Amino acid sequence: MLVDGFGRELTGVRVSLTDRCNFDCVYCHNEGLGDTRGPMEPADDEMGTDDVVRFLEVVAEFGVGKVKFTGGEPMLREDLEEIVRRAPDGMETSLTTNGTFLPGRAEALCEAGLDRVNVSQDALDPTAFEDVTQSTQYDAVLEGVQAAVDAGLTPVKLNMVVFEQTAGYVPEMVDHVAANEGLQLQLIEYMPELAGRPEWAVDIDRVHGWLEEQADRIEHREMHDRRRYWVPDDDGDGEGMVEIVDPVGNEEFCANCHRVRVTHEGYLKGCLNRNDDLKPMGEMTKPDIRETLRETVEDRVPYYGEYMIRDDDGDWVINEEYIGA
Ligand SMILES: Nc1nc2c(ncn2[C@@H]2O[C@H](COP(=O)(O)OP(=O)(O)OP(=O)(O)O)[C@@H](O)[C@H]2O)c(=O)[nH]1
Ligand SMILES: C[S@@+](CC[C@H](N)C(=O)[O-])C[C@H]1O[C@@H](n2cnc3c(N)ncnc32)[C@H](O)[C@@H]1O
Ligand code: SF4
Ligand code: SF4
Repeated sequence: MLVDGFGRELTGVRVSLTDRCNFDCVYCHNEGLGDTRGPMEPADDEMGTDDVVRFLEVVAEFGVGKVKFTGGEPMLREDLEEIVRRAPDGMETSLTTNGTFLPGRAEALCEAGLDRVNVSQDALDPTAFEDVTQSTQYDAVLEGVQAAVDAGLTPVKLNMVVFEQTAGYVPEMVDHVAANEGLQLQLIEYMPELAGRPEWAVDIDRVHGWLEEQADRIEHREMHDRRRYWVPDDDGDGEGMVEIVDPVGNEEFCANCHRVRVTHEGYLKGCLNRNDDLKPMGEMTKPDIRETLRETVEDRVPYYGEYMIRDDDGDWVINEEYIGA
């Protein structure tokens, strides 16, 4: 097992399979890599199937037990089922998707061995959904969520980014997951560091406070020390799980971060919010991957706030002092 200089064991990897997407969400951080590209644009710069599988085989040698596939929109990759099928035995595989391609493919992904899926859904209203995603595919997303539940890719977590435009829909979304078995909700604090527009942020502590009042019980998840609220449904015979993902300015969140990331081009990076340390994995042979993985884990810093700071306008900028250090 690889352990960084701050005692954090590497237990998971997050692999971006493409930077292409069929949506254009107004807030998108694209895992820290700038704008997404159009869905049909050439994919020459993306890691091939064998590269991704080889990478997973190497991290499994180091005891990594979990992989999250993301993007861009990872379901634009036709070889996703093959990648999942060829992932090392015993590795938990999960996917974060906008859901539009799940109808018709959820079953095949489950058969390939995918364990579960997170689907981004920011509102239960087609107009609000369109305002955020700049897409009219609301119905396809709802069908996608249902297809994932039916295929057994559960729990299906709905990812909702909480910011100015969506904050008013939080209670409705909480009721929705409490009333529907198989669904959970992740409320993701809007991250302005790489997406810009700090004025869109809402105070996530108010959301914590509101959920504390609604919840029967509260747990702390080991990963990122995230808080989970179990909220009863209106009839009192069911409950829903709501997890808050609140990394912004949160040292405790980073102190419990046990993952490294891989970009679609095959660069390793130690942190979502950081792009000054991208490490190419050479020819992506197993020795190259091993070496780069060790270096990436060694170079991790304890908290992203060391290299991202706010300027006088409240915008997030790279800390020159840190880069020079
Ligand atoms: N800053 C930061 N944000 C994260 C991190 N992990 C997740 N997030 C945010 O949460 C979003 C949703 O994460 P998901 O890809 O659905 O998965 P997850 O919540 O990390 O993992 P599971 O809950 O195990 O499914 C990400 O795209 C980020 O915006 C992290 O390590 N650092
Ligand atoms: C970058 S997307 C990639 C996977 C897939 N396309 C999707 O939307 O689920 C991964 C997650 O990041 C979230 N996200 C994107 N930009 C964000 C931001 N600025 N702050 C917080 N979360 C963000 C999205 O809502 C989504 O749940
Ligand atoms: S669907 Fe995902 S990758 Fe695509 S724009 Fe929205 S958040 Fe970004
Ligand atoms: S170090 Fe912090 S900001 Fe960076 S990926 Fe981990 S939790 Fe996110």
